[in-house]
Amino acid sequence: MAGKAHRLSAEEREQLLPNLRAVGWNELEGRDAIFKEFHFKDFNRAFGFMTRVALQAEKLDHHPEWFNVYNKVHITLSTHECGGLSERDINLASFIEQVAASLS
Ligand SMILES: C[C@H](O)[C@H](O)[C@H]1CNC2=NC(N)=NC(=O)C2=N1
Repeated sequence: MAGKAHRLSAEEREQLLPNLRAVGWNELEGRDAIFKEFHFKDFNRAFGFMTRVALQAEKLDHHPEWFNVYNKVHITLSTHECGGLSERDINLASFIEQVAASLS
């Protein structure tokens, strides 16, 4: 991973978060992280989604905190290194959106 992660500034948040909010990502209360719930047609789609996200996460060395039951996947993104949201989370969220769009 190139460079050290830094927590997004207020200006960066104003710039970067509206697009993600518009597609259902929300900031958590009490923790500097973003969260979204995905619903798929069935477990195969949900797990196919998770597989594609997992491979990319491994490449980026940036991993989601997630929870799956059947067709539901809950995802939280945050950057431990800086103790909050960084550009890495925004990038991974954008990738996740592309994968979800291709599966629905
Ligand atoms: C040692 C390893 O590079 C770090 O623990 C990575 C792995 N995956 C990670 N994933 C996420 N979401 N945040 C991190 O800070 C993080 N750090």
